[in-house]
Amino acid sequence: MSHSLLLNLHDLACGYQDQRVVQHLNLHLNAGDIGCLLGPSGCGKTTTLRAIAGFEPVHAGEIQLAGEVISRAGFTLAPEKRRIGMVFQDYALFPHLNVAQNIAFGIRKHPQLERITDELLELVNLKGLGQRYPHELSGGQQQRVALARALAPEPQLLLLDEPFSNLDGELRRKLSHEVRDILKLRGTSAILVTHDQEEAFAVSDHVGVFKEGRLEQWDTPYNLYHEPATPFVASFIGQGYFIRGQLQTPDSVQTELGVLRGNRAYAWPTGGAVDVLLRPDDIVPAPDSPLKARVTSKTFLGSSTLYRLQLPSGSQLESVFPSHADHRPGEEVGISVAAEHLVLFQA
Ligand SMILES: Nc1ncnc2c1ncn2[C@@H]1O[C@H](COP(=O)(O)OP(=O)(O)OP(=O)(O)O)[C@@H](O)[C@H]1O
Repeated sequence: MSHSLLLNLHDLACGYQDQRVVQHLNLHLNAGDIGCLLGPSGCGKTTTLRAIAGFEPVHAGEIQLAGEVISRAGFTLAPEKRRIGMVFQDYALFPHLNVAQNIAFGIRKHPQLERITDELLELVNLKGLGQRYPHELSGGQQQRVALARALAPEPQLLLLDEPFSNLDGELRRKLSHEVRDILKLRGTSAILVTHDQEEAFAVSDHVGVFKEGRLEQWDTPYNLYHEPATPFVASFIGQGYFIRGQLQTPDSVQTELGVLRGNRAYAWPTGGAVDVLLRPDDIVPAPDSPLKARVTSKTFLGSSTLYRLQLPSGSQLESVFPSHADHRPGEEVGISVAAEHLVLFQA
């Protein structure tokens, strides 16, 4: 598979009329990769997607697709000239066309129309349903038709705007994995918009975390979790709490849990105040440990239990205990810190 640069957003600003929603946006997507724009409601994800699609002009910076500028201030290549496909949250199927006709809509004059439609029906697991109409399909099936329709013209890039948000939990998870498999099988590059972190991680190679119109970090799911670039990313991705500490050496910090040492050096002045990120998997049960915390609440997760804990100072922590370790709220438990990766921010 090619790893050439496909999509390049360079110092992009976009929005509506005089309102700049997104500023100084830089990101790259390689051919064959799936990227995701993730962030709280109203942070500019859909606005960015619409600018990439060519539905909205850009205010500054530029968008390049396969080396060609498709948007810059004062120039917007028309959406239909972009070889970009789109899948919407509400599927947007044509109700008066059957499934096969919906899928074939963008390639109506193609000589191999029937063969391509049949292949796509099979790809999205809807073989035999080509003659049905959209209202005769479930939500998940309708979304698969929308995906097949968008894939039919072989777009260079597929944009998916909250494609699973009308579906419920189990189906949503299943379909998001299926969509990743389908895109990877065809080598289709895609950008997905979602506010669901689990979905972003399940589908994407790279995820961009937005906060109020700014991209805070564009990285792999692994790095977002383990190497968050900002406190916002650290708290938005995954679970965990910060405790205050004092940097002792570049890789160790004095805290109320003792001296914590990580495998990463921070070139900040020693003695300075830092916030230490502690994820639930960084805190482990240790019955004989002198470090004690009080259970404030717990959530049974099946194979494990998530405990919310309070230190004598009042600081909060979370910890994943084995499922059989049964402690009640108010009880004191022994803990130890098992964090190889120390994530610190200057306080
Ligand atoms: N057509 C529009 N005209 C003017 N402002 C708009 C328009 N659409 C969205 N906005 C504003 O732009 C900002 C970003 O909206 P956007 O839809 O990009 O957010 P989002 O991150 O996709 O949020 P959500 O997850 O809720 O869909 C919001 O303040 C919104 O009110």
